[in-house]
Amino acid sequence: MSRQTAYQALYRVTVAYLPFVVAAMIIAVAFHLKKQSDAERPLKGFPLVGLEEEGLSPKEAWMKHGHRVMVKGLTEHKGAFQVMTGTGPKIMLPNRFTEEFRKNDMANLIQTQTRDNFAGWPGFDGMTFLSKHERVVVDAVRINLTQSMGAVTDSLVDETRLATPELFGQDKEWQTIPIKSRIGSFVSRLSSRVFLGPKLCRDSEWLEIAQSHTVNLFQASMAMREGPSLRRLLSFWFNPLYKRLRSQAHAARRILKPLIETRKAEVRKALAAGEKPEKVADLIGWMVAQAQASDIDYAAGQLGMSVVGIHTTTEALAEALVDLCQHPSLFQPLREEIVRELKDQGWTRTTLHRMRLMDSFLKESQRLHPASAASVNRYLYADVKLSDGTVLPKGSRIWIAGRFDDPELYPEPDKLDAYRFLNLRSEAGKSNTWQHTSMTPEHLGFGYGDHGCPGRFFASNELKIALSFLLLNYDWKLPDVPDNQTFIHFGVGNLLSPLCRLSYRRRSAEIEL
Ligand code: HEM
Repeated sequence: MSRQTAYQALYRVTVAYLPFVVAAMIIAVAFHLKKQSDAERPLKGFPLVGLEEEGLSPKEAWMKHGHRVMVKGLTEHKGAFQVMTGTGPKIMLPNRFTEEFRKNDMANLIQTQTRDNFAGWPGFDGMTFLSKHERVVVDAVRINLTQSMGAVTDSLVDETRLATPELFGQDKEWQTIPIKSRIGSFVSRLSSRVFLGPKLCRDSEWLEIAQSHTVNLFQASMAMREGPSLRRLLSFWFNPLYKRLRSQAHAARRILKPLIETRKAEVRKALAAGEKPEKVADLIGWMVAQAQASDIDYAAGQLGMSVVGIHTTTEALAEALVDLCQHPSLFQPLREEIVRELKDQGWTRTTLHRMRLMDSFLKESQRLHPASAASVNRYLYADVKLSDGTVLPKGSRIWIAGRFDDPELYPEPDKLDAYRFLNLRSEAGKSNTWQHTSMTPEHLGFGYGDHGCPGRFFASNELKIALSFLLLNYDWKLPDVPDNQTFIHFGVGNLLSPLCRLSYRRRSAEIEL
């Protein structure tokens, strides 16, 4: 067939089938929009709380004033009520129900997080991986990472020693920087050392992705939640926000491919010989081993890890530094504790465990700025009956209200008291209850129960190591500028403003770190 005849044949087929193709596309879009609008309808049988007296729709009220909506619901209702989030209704439960979700196979965390953050859409690949391969991620963190904490501590100290002067310099004059982005680079580097090993943790292209992917993803999620379904669908392919996400996912696959292929080959070889895969010291290797080297998108898994692990730790460290600058009398006792414990034992897990004032301070900083005032986000696979008789329907999503600012539990809850948890730990039998990594209904900073944060031991150690280097090597203060921004609240969430600036200068450390 000549080329011209072939084109003519193709043209005839296209014209003949075009109406069917267009009709199929219209049906697909209509189906998508119907599914979306069904998902955004209130649930039957639960009071919907909003701020209609202020002329806001329930969704607008939640997006703009989520914390007030939550407090209003808790005041007006004794039991469960619902709020309208950007991705549909969620049932909010008072804190007394926390224990009922300690162990509940029908209540899942990742399935609600990934629905909130558009798993399945191109670019949201980290979320898609978490939703499809939840066990791979959770077991690699909970089992392998936690069991390797001794070696992980050594790697973290090693990388912090190298990264600190590179990222913060040696200048003895005061300099002022936007603190969150610098801390973001620092945490991306330290975490990537454990997630991907010594080579990739210094790869500038990967570090840029590890640091910025979460912010890009949350911005894209927020834009998706705000927009009506049709606009969401249309803008998705053209908006630069989503294009950036898609190109980051693409680049992540390219950069991580050689390491992933090596780890897969190692695990396959061991499995073929009927042996246990050799011990490796990076999270990507643990993920490959947990998945038995199957062909899944491990690079997307790393993007998911950036979302759950790097962003959260960046917020915690940057917020802790700002808290210290607002309460400078804490620098001295914290430095004294670091020096005392390190002189005694050097860098070991026990040393970190014995930094009890730092532990208490980190928990207090988290209490004042929890990532979310409501925690224990769960998707329900089946009906769940609560102790008060309420039936939470299958397919719904729930949240439990935190008590972070409850004055009955925490006197003067708006005040930062770095010694608060240290004092509580000195009460008989309470030493473990109020540790930074302990999960209790009274402090849901790392969530609770089966799906509580499995990375909290790693995060707490990383924060203590990073803070020790930053406090002994540098002086810190709030800059003398009129318009410095610090903490911002949105919905039930808390963040440090990316515009927040801190000043610092090199000091002589009391001991070599
Ligand atoms: C200061 C840093 C961190 C904070 C504040 C934090 C907080 C949280 C919270 C609140 C949850 C939800 C728990 C629940 O609803 O019960 C969670 C889950 C999770 N976190 Fe963390 N996290 C941090 C660091 C990390 C790190 C470093 C990793 C990984 C190395 C990690 C991995 C995870 C995973 C995999 C889940 C999902 C658990 C599941 O679905 O069963 N997190 N985290």
